Amino acid sequence: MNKEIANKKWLSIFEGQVPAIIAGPCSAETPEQLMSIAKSLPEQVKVFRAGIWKPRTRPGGFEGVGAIGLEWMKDVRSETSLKLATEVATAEHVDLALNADIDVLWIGARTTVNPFAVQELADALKGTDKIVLLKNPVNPDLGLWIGGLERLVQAGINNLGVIHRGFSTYEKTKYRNIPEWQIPIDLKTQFPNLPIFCDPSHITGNRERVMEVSQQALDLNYDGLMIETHNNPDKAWSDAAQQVTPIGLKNILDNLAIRNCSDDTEYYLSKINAFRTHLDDIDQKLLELMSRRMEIVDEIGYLKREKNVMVLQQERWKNMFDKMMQEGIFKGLTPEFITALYTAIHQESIYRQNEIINKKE
Ligand SMILES: O=C(O)C(=O)C[C@]1(C(=O)O)C=C[C@@H](O)C=C1
Repeated sequence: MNKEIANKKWLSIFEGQVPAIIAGPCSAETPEQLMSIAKSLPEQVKVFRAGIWKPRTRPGGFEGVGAIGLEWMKDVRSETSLKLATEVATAEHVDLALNADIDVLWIGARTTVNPFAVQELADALKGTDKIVLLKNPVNPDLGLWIGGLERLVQAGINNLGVIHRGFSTYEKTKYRNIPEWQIPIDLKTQFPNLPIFCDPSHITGNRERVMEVSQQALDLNYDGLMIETHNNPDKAWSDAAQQVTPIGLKNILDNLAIRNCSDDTEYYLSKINAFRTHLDDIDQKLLELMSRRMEIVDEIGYLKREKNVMVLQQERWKNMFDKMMQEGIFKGLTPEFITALYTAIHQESIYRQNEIINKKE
């Protein structure tokens, strides 16, 4: 995908509001519910969201009110100045949403995983000037996310963006969907002009933590937030635990710190440059040490080859890892970082020794 295709021009629908805010209930339930939420949203909200068709994990749950909800949303637009956003998952949803003149159509995480489904949507959306947002796939696969974007670009959709809603895990964590921040950061690095929203409601699954994840997203230079908002969250027909009230939303938005991209004072520039020179020096040394470590790993590889010893030395690896974990924690490093670092080092060692041991004469 051409890096320049993505553009931030369509963010103008947010009328200069930073960060851009999309808010509204997880699901449209009744016309009165939609109107009452829409009318009590804080002024920072420029786009009103509501799910009309709801993909549920198991059958029998509330699957959305269907196309009638689009009519209720249109009433919201006539009575407020809000633009409208909803999720589409089939070509039929797209036709109905385009006919209802919905301003922002998003593709959900469970749809993004399926290239056939994304292609069907791209074909149905072909050439539209509506805004189309692609949520990350439920599994942490950047290639699949980019592949979905490419299908939309090929269909001539210019007003494109993404929503980061976190990734599924089998283990229970403090998140409903773990953020894996590095994946959207990698996406941003490849496509710097692609507008990116964070969906802290689906990442946390818990309204108490929506503020904290929203702030993290802003600190990573996200363009906007999509926050599920309901006038009576505990009684919501879907995702009750993660929705905030309109007052809760106002409180969050009023307390978010907006950071600058940089600072041009002499004080900041001289300090940051000194720190960065120091880091460059340390990084240089780290690389030299890693390179030296791998030379020794190679020597061990030749020794193992000579004596026909297997590459993986489980006992040694476990002892070394445990020792580094203890020392690393003592030095103020996190267990996650030590695990990632030593797993990467060990993987590289194994890879190199495998090459050496199996090299044909
Ligand atoms: O100690 C060894 O046998 C090594 O080859 C070194 C090393 C390492 O990188 O530290 C690599 C592979 C083994 O599984 C254990 C440790």
